[in-house]
Order: sequence, then structure tokens, then C-alpha cells
Amino acid sequence: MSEKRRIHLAAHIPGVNNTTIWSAPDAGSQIDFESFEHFSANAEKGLFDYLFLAEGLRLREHKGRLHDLDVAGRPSTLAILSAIAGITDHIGLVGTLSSTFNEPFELAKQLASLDHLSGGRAGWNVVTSSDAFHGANFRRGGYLDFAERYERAAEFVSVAKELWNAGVDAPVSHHGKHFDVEGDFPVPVSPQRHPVVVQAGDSADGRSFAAQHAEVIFSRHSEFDAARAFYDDVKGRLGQWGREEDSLKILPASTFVLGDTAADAAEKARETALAQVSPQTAIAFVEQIWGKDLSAYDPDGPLPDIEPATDVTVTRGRVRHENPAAVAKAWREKADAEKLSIRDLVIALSGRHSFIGTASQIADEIDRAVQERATDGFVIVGATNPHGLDDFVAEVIPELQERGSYRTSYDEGATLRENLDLPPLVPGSTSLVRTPVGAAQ
Ligand SMILES: Cc1cc2nc3c(=O)[nH]c(=O)nc-3n(C[C@H](O)[C@H](O)[C@H](O)COP(=O)(O)O)c2cc1C
Repeated sequence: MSEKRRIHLAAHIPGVNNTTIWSAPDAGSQIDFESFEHFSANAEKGLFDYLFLAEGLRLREHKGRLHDLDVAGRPSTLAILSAIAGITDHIGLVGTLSSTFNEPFELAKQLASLDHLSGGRAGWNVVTSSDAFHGANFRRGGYLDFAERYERAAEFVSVAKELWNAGVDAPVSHHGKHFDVEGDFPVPVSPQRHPVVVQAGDSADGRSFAAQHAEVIFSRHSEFDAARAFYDDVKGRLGQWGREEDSLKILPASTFVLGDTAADAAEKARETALAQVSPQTAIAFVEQIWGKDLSAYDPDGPLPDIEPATDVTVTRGRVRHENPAAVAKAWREKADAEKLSIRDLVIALSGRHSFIGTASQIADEIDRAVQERATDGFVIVGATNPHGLDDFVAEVIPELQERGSYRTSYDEGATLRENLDLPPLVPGSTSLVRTPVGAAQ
């Protein structure tokens, strides 16, 4: 019998949005360190490959006011991960950091430092960030056009790799379109040499960037068929960079609702969705597309019968839909066909859970998706902070272990790259600064 593919799981540190139910009785603070302490201890107990932290560089606004209905604000990514490094031993520490609004020298230095402090557990989720609203927080309003954002990201990662490879032993001289870096790196070569490079971005440019530069992709395609289509597309791009299938792991974000029976899980899933999509949240979600104040509409009633505005930005700080009229039309068709109220539609569009069932059923689905090459694993997102993954670790992880496709202990002293079963970097090489196969060197 051939060996089973190993499942890779990451634990998503709860975000400050409505996926997290902040009104839950055991909800903790999104700022206090004890939340991070509990969350990371539990994730390490569950033998996850890494902890994952998203990043919002500006608080979202909706109708000119703070968008987040429950909590807003969080400490900075690298400060959190550095603190967690001190209280964990094995789990990887992956932070989202923008390649549009930072400088390579500074980020490379911080990430190499985290890699040292954690004994080789650092990872960097490279995002290009979404809009000029974020850019306004930065020097020179650092926002760029779409194409330039990925061009800058590619050069950014290349410069970072040059700096990491040089350590304190060699000068660095880089002169490109976006960066001029001339000098010495103050941090010695770190345990992993290059912290693991992760990518999140879905466009064709984003996927090409990942195929060339990334070792992990954080995707949004968790449903089996969509996951497999994404997997085939991205893994199919690796050959042109001389890379093998397993040199890039794809881990989609996925939520779950666990019950004692299938019926119990289905009931809990409905309750969880209603807690995540309050009447206020449902209206705000639809306002993002309609570009108008819809507070007079009943969330338990039908969608507005008026057309969306064409050029109004009601919400600032999240990825925009390019064609609101088309989105409104599709939503109306879905709501009509399935007889959905505004709130039910929003739940169907945004609040659908990836896995609903008993521990054994969820483990079967996760295992199947990995064995059948729809994915390499998942980034598991809980519904509360900081206890959202407690039952997953207690109940689903043992089921995965029984199926023989999940680790039963960490390898002593393993780096994040080793946790992920990624190929080692060749010492001293610049192999991750890639040129296409067949191109002149
Ligand atoms: C799954 C996923 C997660 C993302 N997480 C973040 C994030 O935490 N912070 C951020 O600034 N941007 C995040 N982004 C947005 C990307 O930075 C990028 O701006 C956006 O996806 C547009 O690029 P694209 O057209 O290639 O997808 C995320 C994107 C995806 C697909």
C-alpha cells in the first residue's frame, strides 16, 4: 500500500471581524496576551504546523464610521509573534506583512530576527494589500497600481532573499526599479536561512508570483471542487520554474462546526451563522454592494428592489467588487431561487462553514481532500477567541491521527520548513531567486 499523504494544518489566530463571535460567553480580548497564550498552547498541543496571523493596516470604515461592529484594533504582527516565540517550542509563526507598504531591508531584518529567536520557526505571508485607503497611512501615500504591486512584491522578496543569504558575511548590492539597497545586513544567517515565504492573493498575477516565489499559499478555496481546481492551476505553474509539486503547499482557510451527531452539528452551524451574521452585519454587507444606506430595510425581508449606486464607496478598507450591478443581479437571482431573506442570503454567501459534522466526519473530509490532491491541508479558523480550536484539537486531531495521515508528535528541533515537509534550501545558494526553466541565466 502506498504511503498516505501527510495533512498540513495551520491555526488561524482569530481575526477582528465577524467570523469571530465576540459575544460568546467565553470570548476573550483580542489584545491581551493571555488570549494569544491560550490559543498558541492549544495549537501546539494539536501539533499544527504553524500559527497564522492576518494583518489589517487600517481600521475599516463603513458609512464614514468604524466598520467593525464588535471589536477594533490589534497589536502588530511581529510583536505578537515574537512574544509567542518565547512561550512555544515547535509551532511555526507566520505573519502577514505587506510588500507594498514596507521596505525590504527592515522587514528582512525583523523576520531574520524572529527566525533566530524562535529557532527557525518564522514565516512571512507576503500580501500586496488592497487599496489606496490603506496607502494613506504611509509615507508618500505608498499605494501602487495592481501590476506594479506584484512587480514590487517580486523585487521585494528577491532583495529580502539576497539579504538573508548574505547575513553578516557579504555586502549586498541591489539596484532595481523599486529598490536600491547597498550595504551590509546586520543579522547573521538565520536557522532557516530564508523564513518560509507564504502568499495570499488570488489573481493570475498573484498565482504566478506564488509559483515563482512562495513555499505556501493561503487560499480562500476550501470547498472540494474549487480547491482542486485551484490546486491544479497553481501546481501546474510550478514546472516553468523548475519546481516539484511538493515544493509549494496550498492551505485554504476553512471553518468548522463540530457536533455529537450530524443533526447536532447542523443545528449548531445554524446558530453559529446567526451569531456571526447579526441583522446589522447583514445590512452592512448588502450596503457594500448597493453603495447606499439600506438601514430602513428589514434584514429578514427581501433584497432592496432599487439598483446599486455605481461610483460610491460606502466601505473602505476591504477588497472591492468591480461590478456592483452584476453582483447585485447574481445575489437577487440566488435569493429569488432559494427564497432567501437578506440575512439568509448573507449567511449563504459569507457564513457557510467548510466542515459541519461529527469529529469522525470532519476528519474523513479533511483526509479525503488531502489524499485526493484537492489541497495539502487547511488553515483552520475557529469561531471564538481564544477557545475556538479547543474542541478541534481534542476531538478531530485524534481522528486524523488514527487515519495515519497526521503527525503524532513534532520532530525534535524541526524548523517550520521541516514541519511543512518542504524541500531544504541549498546552503549558500540563491536558489529561491528563480529564473524560468530554459531562460538565459
Ligand atoms: C486568502 C487571502 C487572505 C488575505 N489576507 C490579507 C491580509 O491579512 N492582509 C492584507 O493586507 N491583505 C490580505 N489579502 C489581500 C491581498 O493582499 C491582495 O490585496 C488582494 O487579494 C488582491 O490581490 P489579488 O487580486 O491577487 O487577489 C488576502 C488575500 C487573500 C486571497
